[in-house]
Amino acid sequence: MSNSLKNKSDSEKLDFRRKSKFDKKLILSAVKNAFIKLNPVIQAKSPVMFIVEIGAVLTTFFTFYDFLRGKRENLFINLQIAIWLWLTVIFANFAEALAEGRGKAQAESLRKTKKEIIAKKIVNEKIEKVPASALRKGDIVLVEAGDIIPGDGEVIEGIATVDESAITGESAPVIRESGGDRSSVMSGTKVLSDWIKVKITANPGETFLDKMISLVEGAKRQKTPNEIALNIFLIALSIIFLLTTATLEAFARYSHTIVSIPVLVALLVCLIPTTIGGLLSAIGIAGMDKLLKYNILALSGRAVEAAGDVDVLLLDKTGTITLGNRMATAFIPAPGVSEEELANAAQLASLSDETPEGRSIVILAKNKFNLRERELKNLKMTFVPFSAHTRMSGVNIEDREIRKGAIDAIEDYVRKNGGVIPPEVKLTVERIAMEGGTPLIVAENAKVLGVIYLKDVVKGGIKERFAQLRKMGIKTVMITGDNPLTAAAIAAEAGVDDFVAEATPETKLKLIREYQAQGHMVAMTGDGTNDAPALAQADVGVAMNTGTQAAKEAGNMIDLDSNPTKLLEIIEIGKQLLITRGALTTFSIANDVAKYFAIIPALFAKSYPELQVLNIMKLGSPNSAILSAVIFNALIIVFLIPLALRGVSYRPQNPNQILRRNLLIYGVGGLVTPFVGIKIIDLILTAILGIK
Ligand SMILES: Nc1ncnc2c1ncn2[C@@H]1O[C@H](COP(=O)(O)OP(=O)(O)OP(=O)(O)O)[C@@H](O)[C@H]1O
Ligand SMILES: [K+]
Ligand SMILES: [Mg+2]
Repeated sequence: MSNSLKNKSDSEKLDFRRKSKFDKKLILSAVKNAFIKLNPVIQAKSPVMFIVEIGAVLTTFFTFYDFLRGKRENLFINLQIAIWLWLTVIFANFAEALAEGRGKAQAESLRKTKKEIIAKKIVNEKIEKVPASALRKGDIVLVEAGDIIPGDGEVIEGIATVDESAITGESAPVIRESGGDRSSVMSGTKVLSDWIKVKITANPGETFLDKMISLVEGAKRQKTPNEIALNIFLIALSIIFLLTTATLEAFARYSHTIVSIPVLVALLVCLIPTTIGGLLSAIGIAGMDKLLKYNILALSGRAVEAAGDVDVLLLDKTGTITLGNRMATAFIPAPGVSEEELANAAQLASLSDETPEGRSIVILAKNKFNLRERELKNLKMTFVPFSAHTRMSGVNIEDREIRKGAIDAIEDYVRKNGGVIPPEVKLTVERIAMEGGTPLIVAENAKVLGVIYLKDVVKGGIKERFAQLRKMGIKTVMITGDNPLTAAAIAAEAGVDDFVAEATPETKLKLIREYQAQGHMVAMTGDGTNDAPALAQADVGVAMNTGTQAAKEAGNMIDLDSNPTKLLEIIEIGKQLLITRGALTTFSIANDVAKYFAIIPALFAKSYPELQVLNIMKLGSPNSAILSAVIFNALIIVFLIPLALRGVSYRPQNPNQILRRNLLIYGVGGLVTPFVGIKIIDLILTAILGIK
């Protein structure tokens, strides 16, 4: 059975989410939403466009006022200005609505999975059929082949293959089992074979599916700190231009040029940064949406931005770099111990060990020596469960203490009981570790019995992808609870830059803090409960979807495919988001400056013939100059929607090169386009429509 990581091309798999980008239904609903967003309460969230909306209201009001007063001479031109101001706001709203559209459509299809599910709740060891909506945290349910899992939870007993395609879009089934880091199951997914008992961990309405719906729908999207800062800058610019326009009015009065309110509003709107103001939120939403296309759920926009600046990536080993299905493959006894004796002790120490490792040991012992689970009732056994802190597990039977665990942990344990690890066993440990396997040492009180060989497989295609990350200037560090030799072997096989072995959850957290203190932006990927503190501390915490509930709650992104090398895409999308925002801000401001020089000479040419020198554009008339500028200002938003949604093309390049290139394209481009655009519109207006 293939694990969730496969080499299938991304495009093939993602068809599920992609659909056609601009299909008719999406556009129609975006048009509808563009009008709904005119509601001032909603519009106020985008301050620059809110100013335009107020301007549109004022212009409309004055146009009608003039009409009622019988002042007809400027009626047509004012009406035109009013219409184009409204269109400016509607175009910007349309951009945002279009960016939100795909998420909304996907939320719709996710909702369909939420139809009423019947749960088999276990009450007093009997099954009671109840609706999923009646389940609460702590309830225990049985889910059998063919059943839909009624709520989020942890598998507490059993093992099953689960079809998670309703949520992940991935058709290959995944294994869910109790104990290890693959124990969490999601509401709305389907058990294909076998059965599991699940302890519910989320109340109805708070499940992963519910969260995912509100996330893709954008219902909970909040502005990121960067967006807020840019908005403040745009508001400040707008205020400066508001004052400029006001002085212009005084100046015009003085020079006996009559500038009406609609014209002043038009001037103001042309000057304030409407292009970026109108596209800003669409850019942010598009970034999160792009991640979704790669099957990554970004729980916050802030994380997407942070991803653009990540330069250190920490990864947990088992389940992240490797498939995480560590299986016992051999018992290698210590001198003077028989293999059966070792297998016997290993099995006893694993009888209640619900980790995949523990279960695989019981199975190997059974297969090799036909060791049956003994008459447990006659023995007084106390089990010592595995923990990431002790890195050991085992059993106490009267005064026998059997332990199995990592080399350093068992070494400490044996020493405390007055024993040592025989040199032969140390050699075996080294040999297994150098092959990339995980050696588990088995000991009884002071005596070392031997070694269990646990094998795990590195996920496919990882090395090439880490090489790409290196090219982008990102350092990869594997951080594992395993011993240094195994860690070194897997690190070499996976091609990470560095590794830290014998790590506890605290070590992981500390390492991230250290990197952050040195000014690095740190991403962490992991799947285990012991990774949760680190995932929460990292600037970008990517939890594997196969991982535990705790890991998924701690991270700010979830990779539905559980592929750690996706960080590559995450970082690219983050960088692209930052670059696109920067490029369009540059373009917008350059544009506004250019527009200023295009309009002013035309407006004042009558009163100040000297200004004719500046009137290089030779626009038809002051009226058509103003109207052309307003129309250009509105249309440029529409033209830039595809770029805002798609993002500026990104190649791994040094940041200075990128900055220089973008300043050139978007700065110079921003200065030139208005001259060309306004001239063309002016020609059309004067020649074809006869506006004077
Ligand atoms: N069931 C178990 N019983 C005893 N010891 C175990 C068991 N499972 C793992 N160990 C030992 O504990 C070590 C740490 O395991 P754990 O899975 O917690 O590591 P981790 O920090 O998550 O790192 P990684 O997942 O990268 O291996 C393992 O390398 C192994 O030596
Ligand atoms: K503008
Ligand atoms: Mg782990």
